[in-house]
Amino acid sequence: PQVPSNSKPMHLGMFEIGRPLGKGKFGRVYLAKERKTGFVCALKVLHKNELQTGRVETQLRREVEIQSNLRHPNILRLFGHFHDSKRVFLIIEFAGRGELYKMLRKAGSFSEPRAASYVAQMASALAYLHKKHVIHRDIKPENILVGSHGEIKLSDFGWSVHAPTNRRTTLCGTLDYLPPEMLRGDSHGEKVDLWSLGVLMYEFLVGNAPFEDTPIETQKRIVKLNFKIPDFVSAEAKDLITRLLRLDPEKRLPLDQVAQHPWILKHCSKPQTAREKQRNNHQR
Ligand SMILES: Cc1cc(Cn2cc(-c3c(Cl)cnc4nc(-c5cn(C)nc5C)[nH]c34)cn2)no1
Repeated sequence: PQVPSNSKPMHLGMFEIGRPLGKGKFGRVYLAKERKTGFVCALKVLHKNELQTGRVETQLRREVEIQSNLRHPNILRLFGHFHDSKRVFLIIEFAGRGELYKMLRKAGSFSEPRAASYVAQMASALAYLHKKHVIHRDIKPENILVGSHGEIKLSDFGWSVHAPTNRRTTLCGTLDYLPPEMLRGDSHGEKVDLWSLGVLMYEFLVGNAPFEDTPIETQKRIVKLNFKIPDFVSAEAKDLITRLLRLDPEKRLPLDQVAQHPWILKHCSKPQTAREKQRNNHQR
C-alpha cells in the first residue's frame, strides 16, 4: 500500500482507528488504517490545550519538521500531520513489535549478541542524523521501538535539534542518560548522543542505567564518572562502554569506530555470501 499522499489535506475521516498502542505525556497513539489504500500506521493524537500548558508546541513543531525529512531503516518515519480544532494528529510508521523498554524490563537484560545488534543499528541511525547535523538528545530505551523484523526504530524527536546548540527548555524525566555538558547547561553538539549510546549499551547488558540513583546523586555520579561495570560483562563490551562514557565529548569514540569495534564485529559480522566464502578460502 502507498504512503498517505501529501497532495491533498488529510483529515481524521481518512482513517479507520484501531486499538490504542500506548500513551505518552501529551496524548495517545492508536493503530490506524487509511481507508483508501489500506495503509497501516500509528496515529499519535495530541491535545492542543495540553500542548499549550506543557509549553511544548516548539518541540512538537521541531519534531515534525525534523522527523518528516528523515529516511533511515532504524529511524521511525513520520509520514505527515494534520489538526482539527482541539487536536494535532501525527501519522507515524507502525512498529510491529512495540516498545523496546518493555522487552528490556521483561528480559531483565539482553544477551551480548542482541545488545551488539541494537548498538550497531543505533550507531547507523545516529551516523545518519549527525551527517545532517541533527542531534537526538533523548536516546533511551523508552524512545526506541521494534519493527516487525526485529529491527530497532529510533523515535520521539521532541528533543532533537540542529547542532550546535544549548538547551532552552527545562529538562524533565530521567537524568540517567544526560551527559555532563547538558547537566551543566553548556553548549553541546552531536557527541551528546555518543554518551547516551554508552548509557544505553550499559543498560542493555546490565538491566539498569550506570548512574541510576536519586536525581541529586545521579547528577553527582555523572559529573564524576562514578560507575562500575559488573564482572559478567565481557572485556570487549566493557571497553566499548568506557570509550563512550568519557567526560570530554571530544574523547568519546566516533560512530564509525563504534561500528568497527571488536565487540560489534564479533557479534554483527554479516553472514558471508557463498561467493565471499569461496573468495576468502582462495585467499588463505
Ligand atoms: C503519545 C505518545 C505515546 C508514545 C509511546 N508510544 C509509541 C507507540 C507506537 C508507535 Cl509511535 C509506532 N508503532 C508502534 N507499535 C506499537 C506496538 C506494537 N505492538 C505489537 N505493541 C505495541 C505497543 N506501539 C507503537 C505507542 N505508544 N509516544 O507518544
